Amino acid sequence: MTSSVTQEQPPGRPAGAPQDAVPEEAGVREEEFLYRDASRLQAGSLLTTRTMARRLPALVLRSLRLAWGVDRAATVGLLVCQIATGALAALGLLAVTGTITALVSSGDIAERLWEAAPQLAVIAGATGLRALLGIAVVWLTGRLRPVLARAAELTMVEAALGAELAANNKPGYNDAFDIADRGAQVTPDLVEEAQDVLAAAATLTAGAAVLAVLHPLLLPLLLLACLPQAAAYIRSARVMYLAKVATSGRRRMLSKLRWHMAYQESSEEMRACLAGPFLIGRYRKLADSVNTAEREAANTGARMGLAGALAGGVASAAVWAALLWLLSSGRMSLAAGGGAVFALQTATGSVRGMINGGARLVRTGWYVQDWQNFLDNAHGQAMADSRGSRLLSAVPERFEVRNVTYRYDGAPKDSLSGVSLHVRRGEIVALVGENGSGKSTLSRLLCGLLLPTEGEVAWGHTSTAQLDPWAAWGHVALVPQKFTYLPLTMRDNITFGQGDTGDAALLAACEASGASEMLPHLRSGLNTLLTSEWFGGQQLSGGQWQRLVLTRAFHRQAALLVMDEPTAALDARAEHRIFSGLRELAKDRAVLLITHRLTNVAVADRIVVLDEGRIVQEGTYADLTRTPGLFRSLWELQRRMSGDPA
Ligand SMILES: Nc1ncnc2c1ncn2[C@@H]1O[C@H](COP(=O)(O)OP(=O)(O)OP(=O)(O)O)[C@@H](O)[C@H]1O
Repeated sequence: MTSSVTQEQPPGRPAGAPQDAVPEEAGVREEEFLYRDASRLQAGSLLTTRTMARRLPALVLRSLRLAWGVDRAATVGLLVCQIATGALAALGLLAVTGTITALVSSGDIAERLWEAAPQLAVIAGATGLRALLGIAVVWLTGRLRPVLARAAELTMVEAALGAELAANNKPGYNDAFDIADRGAQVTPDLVEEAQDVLAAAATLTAGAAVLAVLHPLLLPLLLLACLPQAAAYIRSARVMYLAKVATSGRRRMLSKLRWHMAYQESSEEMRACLAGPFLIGRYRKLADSVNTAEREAANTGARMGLAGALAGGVASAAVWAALLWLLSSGRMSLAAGGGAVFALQTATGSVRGMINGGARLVRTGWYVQDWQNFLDNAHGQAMADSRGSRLLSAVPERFEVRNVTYRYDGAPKDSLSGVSLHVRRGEIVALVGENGSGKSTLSRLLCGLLLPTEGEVAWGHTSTAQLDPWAAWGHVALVPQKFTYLPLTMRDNITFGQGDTGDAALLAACEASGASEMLPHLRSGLNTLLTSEWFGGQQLSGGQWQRLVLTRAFHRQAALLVMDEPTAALDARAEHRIFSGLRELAKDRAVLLITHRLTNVAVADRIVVLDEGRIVQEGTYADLTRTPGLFRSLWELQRRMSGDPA
């Protein structure tokens, strides 16, 4: 065997293979290709401006409803302020136009000034009030924004928790979540932008009224003049949005890379495996490809904006030329012309405001639409849709998988095929098999976390598909292979909010799992914060965390106890404690035990052996160790490795 490490190369980098070299495929670099989601891009590109314009009122209403739900007073206050601001701007515009008309008309200047005085008072009053309203708008926005954004975020989490576990495994789920999350963040923008457009519309209405009175030709000309710019703004907003959708997978990967490179969980491997420099190289490449896509979008957007501005400029010149023509041909008096100039200026400003606001509204609307799609379950599957709401009348005695087949979404083959298994309360069933044989999948089905593709899982006489899942999971205690440890106190990490029945019950569960041994070393016992990320907290070791997760399961008085590799991180004494206490625990529980340590399954009443998603053997420990087959060959291997001559 030859070493691929040479003197010249940094350790870990194979000779002749620069670490940045990646295969090219049809001009797309490998990593860029990996994190693309063509279906999302296609769905995004199908969302046209017209569709969005149709959906906008409903989107704004839904966001307003959310705002109403979180802060009614601020929502109403903002609406009133914005409409009043628009109305005052309109009033001011009418007054200014009237003043100009009065001032440039013929007659004594003192008389003209006297005539204009009430209008001047209106202008002063309206300006002062608008300033006050402006302050109120800033205050109310500051009050509503954070609450609304948090509320929108929470709706996302609730929707995610309410979705089938299977939805989480769907390709593209996380991208959809991320994009929807951005939608949730900009929900307050949608409300504000809608109000801005409303205020601009009020001013425009006044300007339009003035222009229509001065000459009927001016208003349609003005609107026509603004159309090209409006179209350009909206199209460029769409280009930017599509660039964000196209790069969403890569941007999510970038944030994952940042997380792994900077945070504690991966810090050991980043250093010892020299993964840091490699991942920084990967980060740069991905970031380059995202930058290129976003820069291209920005260039296209700028080109569209420029074309719109040029067309708008030509059209504005035409409007002013029309006004000059009206004045020079005597079709409009000079006094009316003065007012028209001001009204045109203001109305143009309002139209621009509306266009800007409208384009921003549409752009934000695209994101908010993603948020609402997520909530409406366009991407995932709400459990409320796929399951019933039946409650169990009694604690089930028997949990059964009947002729079940399961295939994960997007997977090339079934993970389980025609599997049947049952476990009764008071019984321990062990599930064994090689990696990837389907053990965890089967346990997820038995717990009702997944619903079978074919076949049925029944608790007592009720299929898990008919049960209210949240009520049903009250009967499950699960020790998953990849468990969750949160920066909470030990007490909270054990109970997870599931009814703290008092310290005696907690301590008994700690005793059963061996977690009691670490209690004297924790600063505040059960109330110690289990993390070193915050001051005052204490971090546990891997095995200590596993003891805690076992405590979590033992503390729940659940009829079904599922343990997937529950002792992988435990020392020999701790492992012995778990297995010797299991029979006692199984007195009134149905226990499903998954483990690769085959001597441990002697404790089980029955052992079920899985191979490539099918049950290939079933029997007692004594039967299976005597009978030639998969179990015996794996068991013998382990015995030989441990030096057992038998
Ligand atoms: N979330 C998932 N999405 C898609 N496929 C999955 C998922 N989880 C597992 N699989 C696939 O299902 C098959 C069975 O996996 P499972 O985790 O049930 O095996 P296992 O027997 O528990 O393996 P191990 O002993 O390694 O824990 C594997 O081929 C795996 O690739």
